[in-house]
Amino acid sequence: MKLKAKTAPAEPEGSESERLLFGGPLLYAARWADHDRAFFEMSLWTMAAKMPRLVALTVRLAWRADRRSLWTVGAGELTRGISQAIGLIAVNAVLATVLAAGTIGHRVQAAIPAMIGVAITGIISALATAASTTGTGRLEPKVERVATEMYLGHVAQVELSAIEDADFNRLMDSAQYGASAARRMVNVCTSVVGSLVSFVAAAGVLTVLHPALLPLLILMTVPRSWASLRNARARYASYLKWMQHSRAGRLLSSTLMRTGPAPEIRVHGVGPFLLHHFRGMSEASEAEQSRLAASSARVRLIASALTGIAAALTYTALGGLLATGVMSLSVAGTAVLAIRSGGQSLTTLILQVNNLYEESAYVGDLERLFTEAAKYAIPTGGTPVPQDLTLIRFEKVTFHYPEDADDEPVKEEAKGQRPALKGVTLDIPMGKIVALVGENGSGKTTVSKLLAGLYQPDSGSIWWDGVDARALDRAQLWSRIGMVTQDFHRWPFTCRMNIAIGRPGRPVEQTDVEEAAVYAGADKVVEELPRGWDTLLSKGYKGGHQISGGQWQRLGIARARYRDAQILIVDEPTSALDAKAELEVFEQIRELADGGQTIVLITHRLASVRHADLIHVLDQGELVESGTFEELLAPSATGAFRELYEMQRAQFQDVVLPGQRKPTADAAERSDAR
Ligand SMILES: Nc1ncnc2c1ncn2[C@@H]1O[C@H](COP(=O)(O)OP(=O)(O)OP(=O)(O)O)[C@@H](O)[C@H]1O
Repeated sequence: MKLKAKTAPAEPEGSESERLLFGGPLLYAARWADHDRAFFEMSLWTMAAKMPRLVALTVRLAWRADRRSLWTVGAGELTRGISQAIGLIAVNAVLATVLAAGTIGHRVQAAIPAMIGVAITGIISALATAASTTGTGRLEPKVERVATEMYLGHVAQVELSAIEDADFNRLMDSAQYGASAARRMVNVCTSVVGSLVSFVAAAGVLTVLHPALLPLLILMTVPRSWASLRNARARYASYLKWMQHSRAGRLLSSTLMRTGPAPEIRVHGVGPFLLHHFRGMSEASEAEQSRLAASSARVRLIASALTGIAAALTYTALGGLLATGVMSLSVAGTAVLAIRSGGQSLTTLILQVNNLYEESAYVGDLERLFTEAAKYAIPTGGTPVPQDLTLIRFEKVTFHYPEDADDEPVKEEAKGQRPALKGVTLDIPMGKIVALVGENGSGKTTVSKLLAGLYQPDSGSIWWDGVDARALDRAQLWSRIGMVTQDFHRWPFTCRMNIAIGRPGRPVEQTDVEEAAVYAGADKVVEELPRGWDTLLSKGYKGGHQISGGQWQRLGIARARYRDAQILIVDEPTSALDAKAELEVFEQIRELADGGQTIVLITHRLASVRHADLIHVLDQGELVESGTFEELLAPSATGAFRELYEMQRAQFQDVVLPGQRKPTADAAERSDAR
């Protein structure tokens, strides 16, 4: 039964408004959207062949989530099917006794045991259905939770390079719908199993009654099943079409409500224009829904006619069997009941297999994500990090970033031309302040990310006292690192938690949190908050409060301080701070180094690296100079640092305050030295 030709949606055309505004229909570019069309490409037989694997996948998830409930559902459905079969046999016995020769009183009396049998099987069937429904209700949320946990667990354990990989990103995107699809599949699978068992029971009873009855059941069911399936698919195809128009309309309505475009909408008079097209898109959606209603009515009418013809054929055949004495009246009566219940089960079965396939595409993505995530998983275990670490050395390190998720695939040779780091060799001695300087895009942050074990070099090695970082236990490596970057995460948590999350594995120590806050000058920020440490730092929630970029930066520094790691990477820590605060922060960073911590400082403010023990200068991914501040400014140095420094200094030299004389070069040099 190939349904593709008539029910698969043609490429959507989009309304006039959609063509004008978006150049055509507004379709999602996400991978999950491909499933919609793939669903229509599949014939019913292919679906049926895939069914056992899909059911097995859901059963595995359910087994993991709640074995007891799974047993209850399985046993419930089986009991229901068996009791239905026995019930039909009992009905046959009742009919045979009632229609036999003898007085009516006698016949009814003789039929009582069989009637009790009918009642008992009816009760058992109802109880089994109730047990199965309870089990399914318990299983559904658990399966969704287990699938979500597995999804999140796998995603949290992959390398950063996977998260930034375009294909993996698309897979993550589509697999996130897998958990709710798995939940729905529990219900669908229960229906599939239930209707299959009921169908087998009815078919078995019919075969026992007379072998010719089974083809009659099929004959009566096929047109109805075909029509129901066709209707369901047409409804789905139409839904996709009108969804596309509604989506486009929603985009316009949400744009009208947003604050960002509000000024332009008013000044340029865009409002009426958007409203006009919103109506165009809504009308296209309404037209599609009306078309569906008319087509559904037509299909239903055809379905009824086909079912009527099939029923007429079936009952004529039954009449023929009765008339020729091949079948008794009681068997014919039971056969009618079995044909009705078996037919119903077969129709449900076909529709549910259809639903099963629809959901399974998403669950299939989830399964694929598990496999892919395992390939990219961060290795556990490894060589312990040396206890008294003295030096980290980058040796001829070359590194390319993985493709960006939104980028077109980059050709290999194009990638090869622009590594983020090229043959970098540099030292990071422990207990010192090491500064990384250079122009934008020179590779400073990349060095810090490789140092932090977020990426591995393409070639070359990073040695931790003679142990290649690739072999190190990553969890131990990360326990030695604290990071505060320019775009550090602003957690939508309380102020206290925004600092305490620096050490998420340990209970929150209020005295340590306060000490870290004082260190970073964040204590003054807390004083001004309406609920102090308990203030929720996220606007848009009740009691939520927003703080400035500079205040956030103080919290970020406090977080890094609270982490108290051996190596602290600070990437542009003062970009949002005022001049006074900036001086304070650099002074505090120096104090940390005095206390034995290693500081890797990335900054554009070259005057701030004066106190660094070692400065590495990068340019276009290559190390061009290394040394102390004095060494790099000496006339014998290659000049890259000196050139950058001169440029920054010149900016300030050119500014002459009222009543002040322009400083000479010597005076400027003296003031720098202070
Ligand atoms: N996640 C990323 N994906 C792809 N390319 C990246 C990524 N991050 C950085 N790059 C590229 O790597 C090169 C080095 O970037 P990096 O961030 O290390 O420079 P930087 O010296 O820290 O620059 P800035 O001073 O602007 O912060 C740049 O060409 C940049 O475009």
